[in-house]
Amino acid sequence: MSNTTSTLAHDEAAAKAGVLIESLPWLKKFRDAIIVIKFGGNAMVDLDLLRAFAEDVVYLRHTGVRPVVVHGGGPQISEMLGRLGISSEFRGGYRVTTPEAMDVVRMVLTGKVNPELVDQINQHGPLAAGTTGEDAGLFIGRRRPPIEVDGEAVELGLVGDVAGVRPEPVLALLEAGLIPVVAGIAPDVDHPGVSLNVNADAAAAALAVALGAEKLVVLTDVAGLYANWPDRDSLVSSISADELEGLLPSLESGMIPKMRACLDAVRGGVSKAAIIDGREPHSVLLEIFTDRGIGTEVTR
Ligand SMILES: Nc1ncnc2c1ncn2[C@@H]1O[C@H](COP(=O)(O)OP(=O)(O)O)[C@@H](O)[C@H]1O
Ligand SMILES: CC(=O)N[C@@H](CCC(=O)OP(=O)(O)O)C(=O)O
Repeated sequence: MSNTTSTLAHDEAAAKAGVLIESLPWLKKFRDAIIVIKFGGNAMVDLDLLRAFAEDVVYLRHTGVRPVVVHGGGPQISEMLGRLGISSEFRGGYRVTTPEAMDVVRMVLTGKVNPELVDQINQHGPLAAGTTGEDAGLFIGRRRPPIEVDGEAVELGLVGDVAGVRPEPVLALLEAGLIPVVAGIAPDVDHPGVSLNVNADAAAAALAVALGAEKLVVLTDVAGLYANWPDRDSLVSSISADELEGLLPSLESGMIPKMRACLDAVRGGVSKAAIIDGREPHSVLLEIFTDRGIGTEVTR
């Protein structure tokens, strides 16, 4: 081997060792901690990203973290509604959900998206168990009152908020060493037999609070929160809950439920919430096990 080649090999090995040892404080910090990860439907349309996400979750589990996955499925729901000729629109970041659309939401989340994610994780061993907010009384849902969009009151139909969480079923799965994979649907506490469509960011936040999670990580399809969207120079790397509260009224579309969820999580006792770029493979590992993290972090 020439000198140059051996120097290169030595540098490469040192860099790899550097990356591994950088994770040591985080491995110590997060051992046994519950981390709730919200995986958006956008990241699931790319099979490579889905596989990388599943690897990250399995990696976390093997380091002693107790990951809980809450997933969305917005694009998959829209695609199925389109195929069935059922129209739907988003207002203020939420899907206006008719009873007919609700059937499709439930079918897609619990019959397609959830088992696909469970299957990807289980390629690494029998680790993931799918569940929903309707199973074993996990979520108590309540219909969301009309929201104000551009000064107009908008009725969202069967859209719900998580009014209560009974964390026992998820804790039981964690106790058994499993990775819970949760679809955000909730039974309507005021109307027995009716299911509600819960935005997945909101479901993840409510679950993170109820589980006493150390961290909420939300994957999305942008680098993080931009203070002056769409100005790409305005990426926010860190923001306090108070600052975020001030910024919320100026936010648009999908960022509204996402940032609201982060705010609710940290106000509810979760130490940190992070919005990260799900388009980057292994973004979860980079966020959790490197000093700088990535994306936008929301702190108390
Ligand atoms: N201030 C902002 N910062 C970042 N993204 C924003 C902002 N305002 C609106 N957006 C839009 O919100 C989208 C993310 O929301 P959404 O599509 O609901 O994500 P997901 O499917 O991951 O839940 C981004 O792709 C971007 O187009
Ligand atoms: C009320 C509401 O908007 N519910 C969402 C639920 C799925 C979701 O949140 O999916 P993503 O995380 O992929 O956006 C919807 O119907 O699309």
